[in-house]
Amino acid sequence: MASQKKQLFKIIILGDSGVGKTSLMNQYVNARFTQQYRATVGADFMAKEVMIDDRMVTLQIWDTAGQERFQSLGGAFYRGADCCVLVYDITNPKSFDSLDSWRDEFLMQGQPKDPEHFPFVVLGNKLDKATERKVQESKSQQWCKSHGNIQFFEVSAKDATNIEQAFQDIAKAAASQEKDEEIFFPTTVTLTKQDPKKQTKQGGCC
Ligand SMILES: Nc1nc2c(ncn2[C@@H]2O[C@H](COP(=O)(O)OP(=O)(O)OP(=O)(O)O)[C@@H](O)[C@H]2O)c(=O)[nH]1
Repeated sequence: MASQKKQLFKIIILGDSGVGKTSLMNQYVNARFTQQYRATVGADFMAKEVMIDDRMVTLQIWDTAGQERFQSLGGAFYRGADCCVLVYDITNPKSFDSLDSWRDEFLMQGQPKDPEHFPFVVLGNKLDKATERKVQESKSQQWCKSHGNIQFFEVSAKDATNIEQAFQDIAKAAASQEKDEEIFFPTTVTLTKQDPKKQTKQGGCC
């Protein structure tokens, strides 16, 4: 068995119900958006291939349930994550206040090897509704700075503002974890071609 550089990165998206986690994933992977709300139960994933530093890797993006009654994810689910994306809605201050508890929940359950340097990325979603903004950008920047210089983007899953750039940085943050270790990683996801331009696979759990 030869060892090889990691080719699949697990990204977990956390945040309150309704902040737009599913919509962000759907916009990034399928370039689609719907106004309809359907609560996520447990978790769903989609996969997308991206280029990072001249090599093709697969992002396995896990969208989780924000509604408490649909949360059934244990530590085993969080473990092995390469990056955790924390999402809030810029028109909903409560969803911003929840960032601390989502971050704590991930660190407690996932027990990453090096919690101080584990890569989080914060997304303030629904930027298309900036006229209804209740969370100032500077407040989020401050929060990110005080939690170890977390990368931060304001985005819109609706009109796709900053989505590509945010996920490029999420991919890079995930890959930054493997710098000092070459890992054997048997491929567990077979991509199904749905669209000649995009390769995605959907799955579910829990
Ligand atoms: N205007 C606007 N609406 C959005 C945006 N993103 C999501 N929405 C809407 O917000 C609602 C909730 O979106 P979801 O993506 O289902 O939210 P979620 O965080 O996955 O919710 P849970 O599954 O309950 O955790 C839906 O009606 C979406 O259409 C956005 O960027 N702009």
